[in-house]
Amino acid sequence: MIYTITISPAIDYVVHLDLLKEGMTNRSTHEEYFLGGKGINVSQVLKELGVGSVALGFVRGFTGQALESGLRDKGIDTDFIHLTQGITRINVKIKADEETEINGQGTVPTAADFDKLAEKLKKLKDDDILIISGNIPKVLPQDTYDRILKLTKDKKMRIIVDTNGDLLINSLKYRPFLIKPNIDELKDIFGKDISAEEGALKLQESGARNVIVSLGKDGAVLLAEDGNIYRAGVCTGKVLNTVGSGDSMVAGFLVGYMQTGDYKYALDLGSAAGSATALSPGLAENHKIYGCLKELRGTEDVQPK
Ligand SMILES: Nc1ncnc2c1ncn2[C@@H]1O[C@H](COP(=O)(O)OP(=O)(O)OP(=O)(O)O)[C@@H](O)[C@H]1O
Ligand SMILES: O=P(O)(O)OC[C@@]1(O)O[C@H](CO)[C@@H](O)[C@@H]1O
Repeated sequence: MIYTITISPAIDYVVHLDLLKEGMTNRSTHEEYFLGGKGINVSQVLKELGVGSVALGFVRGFTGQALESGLRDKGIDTDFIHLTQGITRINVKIKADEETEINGQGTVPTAADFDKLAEKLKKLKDDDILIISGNIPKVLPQDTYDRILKLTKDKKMRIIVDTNGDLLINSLKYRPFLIKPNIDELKDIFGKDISAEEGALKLQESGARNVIVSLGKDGAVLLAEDGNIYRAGVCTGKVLNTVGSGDSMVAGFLVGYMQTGDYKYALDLGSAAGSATALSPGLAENHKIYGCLKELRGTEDVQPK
């Protein structure tokens, strides 16, 4: 089974404006609400690609209830821990002449809440896959993922980590199967002059088995465990909402790899899922992902062999 962990899930409030005027009362043209948080998005795109998962994490309050019931309605299994105070955060995504995001801190789980998560993780098996994604409230220590991953160290399960900074670096000793920094996150770690390929190599030398560096509209580079570099382009069209493109890429890559063991196919399916989300109002639907995969691979025959 695949498990996603999102420490701080969210409701994404996407508000559309023609022009954002700072310091003024702005009126939206329209607004949308999405179930969000990085691991939650991975679970949603996995479902879209026909693969089940269980979403783990911490929720509370009316937003937490909306998230839980919304996922259930989509047929996604959840096994959340219910916090005793605070509410699941609402992240504001402003779509005007440019995209502006305001992500909340999220409610801070207590040590007892983390113990409950630990109990769930202890039950995971060698052939399970654990995906841990997103940021954590800043009062939590930067070794929080490290402590979670330590619980799995005696198991052979594949681990995927999609986060940034020290949270990411501290997780590399657990030899994650995949990490997916974007190019800005890579430059934050290694400095502005680092290339995607150089940064990927440094992260692989520090423990990551496969490293995808996502480059937004310029596609993605994969330094795979076989030592080869693979590249993928993107699909073109009107960009509607890039929120969740990175999460879609993680889901697409994993499904492509599970189905074929072929790094290039997996990266193409990842990029197709990422692009399809960028070209959709919310997360991409199945037909759009495979439509994009056909464009990227230049063939109608994109089913896994
Ligand atoms: N403007 C775009 N047009 C087409 N494809 C895109 C665009 N932006 C992103 N993608 C696709 O999605 C992938 C992931 O995007 P990106 O590098 O922005 O990840 P990210 O920063 O982790 O995303 P997010 O945090 O918004 O989920 C890219 O590698 C690309 O395949
Ligand atoms: O604050 P974090 O955890 O870094 O990111 C949270 C978030 O921006 O990531 C998802 C898109 O990747 C959104 O659904 C969500 O609002």
